[in-house]
Formats: sequence, C-alpha cells, structure tokens
Amino acid sequence: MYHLAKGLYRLATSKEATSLSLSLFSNLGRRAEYSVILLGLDNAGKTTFHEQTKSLFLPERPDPKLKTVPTVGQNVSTLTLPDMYLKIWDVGGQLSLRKLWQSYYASCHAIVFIIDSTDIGDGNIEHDGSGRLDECRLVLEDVLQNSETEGVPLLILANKQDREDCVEVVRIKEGLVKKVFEGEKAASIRDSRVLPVSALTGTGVREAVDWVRSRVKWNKESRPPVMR
Ligand SMILES: Nc1nc2c(ncn2[C@@H]2O[C@H](COP(=O)(O)OP(=O)(O)OP(=O)(O)O)[C@@H](O)[C@H]2O)c(=O)[nH]1
Ligand SMILES: [Mg+2]
Repeated sequence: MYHLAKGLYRLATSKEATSLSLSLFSNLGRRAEYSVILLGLDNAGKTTFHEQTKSLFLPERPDPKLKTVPTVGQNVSTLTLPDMYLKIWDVGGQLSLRKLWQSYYASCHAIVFIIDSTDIGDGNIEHDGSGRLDECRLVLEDVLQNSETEGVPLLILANKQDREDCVEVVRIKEGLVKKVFEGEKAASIRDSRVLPVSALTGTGVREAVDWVRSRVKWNKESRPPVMR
C-alpha cells in the first residue's frame, strides 16, 4: 500500500505529468487557429472565393462583395467555426506579387490553389498550350517545390464552373494536376484534392472549406495550430 501511494505521488509530481496538466490548463477555453492561404494566377477568383467564405461563415453573414478589383497586398479574415478559427489569407496573384507568397508558407496549414477553368485552353498540358495553362502549371509547381510547403494539404479549385466555356474538373485533374504531381517529390505524403467551384455563385464553397477544415486537423501533428 505504501509503495502504491509512493508510486502515485511520484507519477503526479513527475515532469511529464506537470507539463501535461499545465498545457491542458493553459489551453482551457482556447481554440485552435489554423491558417489557409489562397493562391493562383491573377483573375482566378481568389478574392471572390474569399468573399463567399466570409458570407457563409462570419457571424454577421455579410453580403459577399462580388465586384472585385485586383488584389495588391492582402485581404485577411478569421472565420469562427465550431471546432477552430480558420484564418484566410487572400493575396494578389499578379506576376509581380507572387514573390510575396513564400512569406506565408511556413505558417500556413493548408493551401487553396484556385484555377480559372476558362483560361487554360483545353486543360491538357500535352496539347499546344493556349490560355494560361502552362503559366498555371509552372506557378503551381513552384509552390509545391518550396521546402516550406512540404506535406501541407493542398486543395485545388477548378473555379468558374458556372461558365459554359469552362474546362471540366475531370479534364483538369487528368491534363494538369496529375502531371504536376508526377514531378512532385512529396506527392505521396501530401493530402490533396481537386474540387469544382463557382466562387461567383457560391457553388462548392462550403465543401471547399469543409475539406480544408478536416485536413488541417488531420495534419496537426506536423503543423500544430496556434492556440487562441
Ligand atoms: N463567371 C465567373 N466569374 C468569376 C468567378 N470567380 C471570379 N470571377 C470573376 O473573375 C474576376 C476576377 O476575380 P477575383 O476574385 O478578383 O480574382 P483574384 O484571383 O482575386 O485576382 P487577383 O487579386 O488579381 O489575384 C472578377 O471579374 C470576378 O467576378 C466564377 O466563379 N465565375
Ligand atoms: Mg484578389
């Protein structure tokens, strides 16, 4: 009996137990905050998508501002979801602004890469590239090759699916995404998905946020959230 009591006392006062209870205490009443960055060429629909997420998930449900202007700098908002804060960074996609993207890589928990499905020719990089397919591929490859994005969940959104001249998501998967991943060294360990959306009408936006939400949680051992 004496030995059992002594053992329990030792366990309770051990360093591990103390630090575990301290971290439990310090996280009481706090919520995990994850960050997601919206990337993609200029005019892809990042800001429009961002506006729709705010309209769906901010408590005051603001009307989405769908008359956008090219982003210079960044727009940021924090959505309060039942199980986390989700911070959204919407950055400019113009060529001269893309070098700024890398400053977000180390602290982001997911990347959403938005493609204008009406500006990529027929969606197959093996065909003579018209539109901005090749530019899109190079930019996406560049993001994935950066060591700071290794293992970060990646959601690719085939946007503007409301337009008749859009390339369908299956063709984008086969003709572009698969080819990009063939060259990516971390493809096997990166969680990724391609989803069709229309940021303008809002179709698919909730599903996109749900995907991000589940994946950042799955990946939290590799990229822990910030507790707020
Ligand atoms: N038809 C259609 N148009 C869209 C959609 N999403 C965005 N657009 C239009 O595409 C244009 C560019 O949208 P933005 O959201 O400003 O694009 P962006 O990616 O933020 O552009 P940058 O800030 O320059 O990087 C705007 O005229 C939008 O109305 C969509 O799903 N369907
Ligand atoms: Mg923008």
